[in-house]
Amino acid sequence: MSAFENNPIPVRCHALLPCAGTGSRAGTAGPKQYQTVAGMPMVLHTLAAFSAVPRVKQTVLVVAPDDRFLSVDQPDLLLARCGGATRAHSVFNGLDALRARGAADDDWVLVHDAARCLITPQQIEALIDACRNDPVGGLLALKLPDTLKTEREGRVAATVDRSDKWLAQTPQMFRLGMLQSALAAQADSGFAGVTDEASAMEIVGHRPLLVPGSAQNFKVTYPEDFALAEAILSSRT
Ligand SMILES: Nc1ccn([C@@H]2O[C@H](COP(=O)(O)OP(=O)(O)OP(=O)(O)O)[C@@H](O)[C@H]2O)c(=O)n1
Ligand SMILES: C[C@](O)(CO)[C@H](O)COP(=O)(O)O
Repeated sequence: MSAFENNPIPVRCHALLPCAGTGSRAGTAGPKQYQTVAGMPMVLHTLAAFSAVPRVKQTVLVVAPDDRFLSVDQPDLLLARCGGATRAHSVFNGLDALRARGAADDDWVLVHDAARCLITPQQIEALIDACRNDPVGGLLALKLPDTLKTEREGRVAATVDRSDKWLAQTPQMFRLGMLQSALAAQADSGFAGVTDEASAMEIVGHRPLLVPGSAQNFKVTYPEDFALAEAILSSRT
């Protein structure tokens, strides 16, 4: 083992979980992240995965200002009632909350959808290991398993080369200072086109690292996703 491996540079990581969506595509009565799946609200599965990663020092959960679903009193978990109109806005506001908790420019932030409740500590660790020495940072992502088509008026327009296509997942891991300035540059446009943190970084010229994720780390989005999440989570416990 080298001297470097004996004394690795400490990695300061924080988690930021946007949790202020309404889940309009999920068809649930309230926000989907609070629906019970495998015995507890989805968001608690997500929080449990991050709290099992020792390198994540604290978690900021960004909820809507009028959200009263959760009350939290833990030194390593902040409930930030600063959710915005879009996911990007919620993340942008959450970065301010992290700053107010003492996070610094060079600290890493792992942004993860509260609604991706199947994330595992091992996948989070794999992302940290892949990105910790990278100048930009990166994201979990999945190569396309299926043939890819474009559409015109309900019919196939073309079959597209998928060899360079990936599905973006979360967590997405970037330095706090770099991510905050990348998002700030898009604030005036209302974060147009910023559907994830990587896209904000790309707009200002960075090329985030693609780190292979898992098909099981899907985002619960549509009504049929709940049964799959329930089956997978139940099989793990
Ligand atoms: N204004 C918003 C919108 C979304 N999110 C969060 O971002 C994550 C990913 O968003 P998505 O799955 O698209 O959730 P919703 O916006 O809630 O769903 P929909 O688009 O179906 O309404 C979710 O954890 C969601 O709570 C957020 O914090 N603030
Ligand atoms: C951030 C994200 O999870 C990456 O795949 C995704 O884009 C969020 O979902 P949305 O439907 O774009 O809000």
